[in-house]
Amino acid sequence: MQNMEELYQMIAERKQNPKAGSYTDYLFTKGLDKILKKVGEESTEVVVAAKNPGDDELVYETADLFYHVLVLLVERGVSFDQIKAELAKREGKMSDYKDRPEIKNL
Ligand SMILES: N=c1c2ncn([C@@H]3O[C@H](COP(=O)(O)OP(=O)(O)OP(=O)(O)O)[C@@H](O)[C@H]3O)c2ncn1[C@@H]1O[C@H](COP(=O)(O)O)[C@@H](O)[C@H]1O
Repeated sequence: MQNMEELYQMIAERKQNPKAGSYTDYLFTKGLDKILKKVGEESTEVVVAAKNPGDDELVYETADLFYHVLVLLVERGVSFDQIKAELAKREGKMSDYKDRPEIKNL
């Protein structure tokens, strides 16, 4: 089984050592705007899938979105550890949402 961090490492390896015929390499060759377009498309597909009955489409589109977000992070030079550190900072430290003015104002 491949976890998110292993997938990130594989994508980073593709960036370091481009492989002919690789879809990941294709995205890096096209560049940031193409990757951003894919992230936008895949996000919309997750939203549509979530509104439809059944889990299969939602699972499939979510996996597509996760993959493309990881490609984006590699392209922008953001490490997986940076994301883990940000999540760890939040662990058990988020105040009650009812006490947060930015949420009250939504
Ligand atoms: N997880 C993924 C993954 N998820 C989605 N995709 C690709 O993302 C694309 C999304 O499909 P779309 O129909 O939206 O896009 P498309 O029409 O094929 O292409 P575009 O011209 O729109 O960019 C498909 O081509 C999928 O193959 C992925 N491609 C690769 N991986 C992983 O990355 C690894 C390395 O892949 P390669 O770089 O291709 O060797 C693989 O072993 C996988 O583990």
